[in-house]
Amino acid sequence: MQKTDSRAMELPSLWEEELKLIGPEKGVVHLATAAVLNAVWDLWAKQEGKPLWKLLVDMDPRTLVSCIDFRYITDVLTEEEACEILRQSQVGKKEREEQMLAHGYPAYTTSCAWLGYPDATLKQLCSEALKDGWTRFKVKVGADLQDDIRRCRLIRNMIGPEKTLMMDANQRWDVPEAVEWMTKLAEFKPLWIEEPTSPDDILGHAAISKALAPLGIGVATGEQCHNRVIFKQLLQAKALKFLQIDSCRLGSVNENLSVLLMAKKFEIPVCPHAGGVGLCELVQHLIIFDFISVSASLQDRMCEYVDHLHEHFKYPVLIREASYMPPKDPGYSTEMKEDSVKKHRYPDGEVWKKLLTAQGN
Ligand SMILES: C[C@H](O)[C@@H](O)CC(=O)C(=O)O
Repeated sequence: MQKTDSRAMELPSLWEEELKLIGPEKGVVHLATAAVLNAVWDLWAKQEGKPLWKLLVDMDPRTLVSCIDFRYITDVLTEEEACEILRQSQVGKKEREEQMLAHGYPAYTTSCAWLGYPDATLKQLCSEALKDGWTRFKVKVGADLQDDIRRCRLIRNMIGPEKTLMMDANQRWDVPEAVEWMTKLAEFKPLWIEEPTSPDDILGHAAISKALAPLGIGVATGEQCHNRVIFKQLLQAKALKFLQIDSCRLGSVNENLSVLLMAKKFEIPVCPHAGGVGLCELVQHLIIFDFISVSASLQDRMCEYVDHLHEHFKYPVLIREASYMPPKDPGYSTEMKEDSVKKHRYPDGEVWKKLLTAQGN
């Protein structure tokens, strides 16, 4: 592969007339862009012999900024401001990198309390997680209020008052319903309610944020946020207290860099979404880079962890004492095992053959 010039990492202008009709910068077009560019960043980091987080940490501010498309966000963040943020964060960078290598990045687990788990399962998983040293837990809510009250009480009683509990509604409610429902769950002291309403409703999130602030409950969102422009407005509208980037939803590292810098400018902590296949493997790189080179803080910051499907990756995440240990292998940790790809290839892979045969019977 030719030596990659950083300018080559600018988001390709895919928004020519044709694509603008089915996008731009959202939906399947943007997801496809992310997939292609994530692969390019993986190759670039491999070519340099570095894990992606280290490739980014070792880049000078000008080179990092050259990878960002600032269109539509210069009203809140200019190239010069971005460079200045990165320059200021040079102070203490070496010590923060050493801190990550020694202790890792703090994580929280979503794996104990998905909707639909019977109480016995929830208790068992929570008990195991506590034994493994987890101190931050997220519970899914929004299907049935009484069920939520019972499950949240169960978890809060198991983890005690000092540990951190978050809640996630996955866009279930309208705005008034979100406020009413969360007021009834406030007794369990959640740090945040995630995706309380439609991810497109910026002003709705702002209204919920304002209404829940007196209860000490923050709003978190971002996993379904189309692009940097929506994040810009969520920040401008004070619509969130916790910003949740996703490594595959936005336009790859390039666009996530712009969002990390905007979050720093608004002093909003980034707590990445990672509840999906390979999302933990990818986003750990971005948040470790964020701590070392952008935010320089762990205050109110943590990265989501879910314990499924890591066995299909060549370089799975390493969690130690409820923290992401920085990847050491070159690349963006995106590579899946050939055997897993072969088995899951549609429609002739082993897994699909079994499913399709069972369907046919
Ligand atoms: C499985 C989906 O990514 C989503 O349900 C996960 C989620 O909301 C989260 O991890 O948070």
